[in-house]
This record gives sequence, structure tokens and C-alpha cells, in this order.
Amino acid sequence: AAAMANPLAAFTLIKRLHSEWLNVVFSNEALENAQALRSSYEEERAELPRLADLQGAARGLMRLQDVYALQVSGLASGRFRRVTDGVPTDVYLPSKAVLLSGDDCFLVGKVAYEQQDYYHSVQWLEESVRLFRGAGRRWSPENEGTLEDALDHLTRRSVSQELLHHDPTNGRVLKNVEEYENLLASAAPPGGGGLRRPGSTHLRTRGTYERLCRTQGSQPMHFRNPRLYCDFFTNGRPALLLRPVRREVLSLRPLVVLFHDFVTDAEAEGVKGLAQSGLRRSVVAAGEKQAAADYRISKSAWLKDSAHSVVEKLDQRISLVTGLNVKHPYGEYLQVVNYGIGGHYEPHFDHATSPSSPVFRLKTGNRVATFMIYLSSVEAGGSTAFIYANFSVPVVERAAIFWWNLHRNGEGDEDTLHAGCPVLIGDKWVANKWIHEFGQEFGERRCGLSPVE
Ligand SMILES: O=C(O)CCC(=O)C(=O)O
Ligand SMILES: [Fe+2]
Repeated sequence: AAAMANPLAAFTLIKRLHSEWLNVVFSNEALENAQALRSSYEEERAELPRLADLQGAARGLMRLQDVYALQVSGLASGRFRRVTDGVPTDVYLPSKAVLLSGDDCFLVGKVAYEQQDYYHSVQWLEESVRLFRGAGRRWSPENEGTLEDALDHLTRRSVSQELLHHDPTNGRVLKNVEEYENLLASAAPPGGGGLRRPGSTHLRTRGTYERLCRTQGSQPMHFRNPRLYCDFFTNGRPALLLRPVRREVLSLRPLVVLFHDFVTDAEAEGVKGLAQSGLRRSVVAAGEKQAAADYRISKSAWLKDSAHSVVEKLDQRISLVTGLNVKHPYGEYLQVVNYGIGGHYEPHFDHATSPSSPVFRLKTGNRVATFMIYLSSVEAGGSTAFIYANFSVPVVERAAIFWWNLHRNGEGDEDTLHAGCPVLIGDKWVANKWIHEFGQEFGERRCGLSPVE
């Protein structure tokens, strides 16, 4: 699992399990032992990564490339490097470099290509060609030099018909030439102009979001705003008197508070363990329903307080420090979230912004507050970014972050727009407790955690 913390290692492992094993199984060398190999493959098949997993991992690498402004050539040589104004800086220095092969880069380029994403396709295919050439290696899985040739021409941005003369009956070559002609037609629009990154326009706040992610957690507010502070917080509760919680006020508008050492390592491990078997691809509100979406990539599971005493204990502690009723249905069950390779949650609101939202199914009003516990650390990336409030919070292991989503009048606070930045290196786990409007006496809204307006 530690090796999987590196997205390059995770990608190459998934690729190996998905496709390279197949190459072995169906190779000529395997003919003699074919039956044994194939049946063992069939047995393992359900457990093996599927094509969608491989594509997801490739897209994850491209996402990291974009958000952290990483160079493709750096990634291929196992480095997480950014170049700003011609000056290269290491965003993260892995202790052990995982190199990508020409074939690995080709696959990323192909995934992009198939999604008509020529911006990434060209970069990764070019890197693939560079590696094939530099390494002086043959195109082994396909056993044909033609693809390499096609890629070679791709870098010169002109597919030559001469390729067809090698073997005009070779359907594979024909298909490649046709594909790359299409690629070039779209990649180099007449009149020039660089390729645009796909999807870079759909998110209005992308610029701010990525800037906040790149700083990997920064709280410039502390220096600018003397009203921000740290203290030991008891919330006037006898239960907290003996062990006050170290509270750090990160922002006043919106009010965002970090509670340090909110959970112990043992509790975090316990919660992760309980969630493990229930983890499924996370969904988001889509009209009245819920659906998977590219803007939220993670797995999650819901834990009832009855699942284990550790969950019940956390519920009680959340209630103690927030002064809010978090019992279902006034609080939702604990949502445990695990972000894998390039996992993220792009800018969003936790509260419902439409009356038909599934959030209202509990009939306890909207999500008035969010209480999120960081159950793990990460080595790089994965900060929680507050877009309009213009700050990001690094993953602080064992800490919990709290904010109000709604104004006092029940209207959504737009300033809470926030995101989970893509995880660059590591395995990020959080647990969300969403607290609803009803069932609260709002004692706290007058004192300790009082929101603005
Ligand atoms: O993972 C994070 O840092 C943020 C997660 C989040 O916003 C959510 O799950 O709603
Ligand atoms: Fe959120």
C-alpha cells in the first residue's frame, strides 16, 4: 500500500495487472501452459483492475499534471517537477523514482486521444516517442515498428502517406494512419494557435482553485488578520475541561475552525477499517438523484453510530465541540471518504442549492454545518481549498475542520465554496459529518462558534 502512495507506481501497477498480464496469457510462449494460465487468469479476473480503472488512473495522472502544473517529461522520469518562468522546482521529491516506459506514456496519450482530448494526447504521445527513440527499444507488445513510426510523424505534426507503402494491406497501419490524421487535424487547427486544455473553461473558479491547490495549504490570513487566533477550547463543557481542544480559527468569513487532535490514531484506523468493505465510488447530487461525476473522484462509505462504539464516540465528541445535535436524522451518518490516485472534489457547496436536492430527503432542512475529520496524512497535495475565501488548509492528520454552510436566515453562504485538491502523493482519508438545520437549539450560534449574520 505504501508503494501505491506514488501515483506513478499506482498507474504502472494497474497497467501491468490490466493489460500486460493479458499479453503473457495470450502470448505464443504461453501456448504450452495455456490452459493453466488462462484458467488462473479467469479466476483472478474479477479482482483485476478493469479498463475503466486503467483509464481512471491515466486521467488521474493528467489531472495532477494540470492542477500542479507538472511537466510530462518530469513525470516520465519519476519526478514531480514544475517549471515557472523557466525555473524548475521539485513539487515533491520521491525517495524512489518510478520511471514510466514509452508504452506507459503511450497509454496515457491513447486514453486522452480516445476522449478527443488532444491537448494531453499530443504531450503524452510525444513523450512516448521520445522514450522509444531514446531507449532504442522496439515496440514490443504490438511487435510492429509502425506505431512508432506513426508517433514519430506525430511529433513532426505530419503523418506521411509513406507509411502506407510499407504494407498497404495492413489494416493496423491503415487504422493508425487514419487515427493520427484525425488527431493532427484537430490538434493543429488551421491558422495555428495552441491546444486548449479540455474542461478548463467549465469551471469558472479553476484559476483560483488550482492556485490554492498548488500552495498545498496556506493560511496567509493569519498574517493579514489579527483577529484570527488559536486557543484551548472547552465550549463550557465539563467533559472538555480536563482535555480542552486546541482550536485554530482559520477564517471569520466564513467561519472556519480547525480542531487539532480531534481523533486518536487508533480511532482513525478503526473508522477506516469499518468503512473499508463498504467503500463505493462517491456520488454527487444530480437533480433529485445522485450520480458519479468527474468532479468528485473518491470512494466513500456511510457509517451509522450503531456500527461500532468508536463511531458513537466520535458523534458524541462532535456534539460536544459544536454544541449541535448530530443524531440521525439531525446529522447524517458519518461519511468516510478515501481519495486514490489523483482523487479530488472540485469546488462545490455542501449545502443543497436546489429544493429538489436529495439533502432534503431527511426532512430536517438543509446542511447547516460541515464537520470534517482528517483520518490520514498525505505526503503531497490533497489540501482543502476555500475558493472565495481565498485560503487552503493542508491535511492535518487527526484534526477536524468545521464551518457553517448557511447564514442565520437559512440561506446558503456562497463564501463556503470549497474543494478537496487532488492527492499528489499519498492515501487521503476524511470523514464528513453533515449537520442539518432542524433539531438544533442553536445555543452555539450565540457564543463559541457563532457564525456571521
Ligand atoms: O476532501 C476534502 O478536503 C474536502 C471534501 C469535501 O469537501 C466533501 O467531501 O464535501
Ligand atoms: Fe464539501
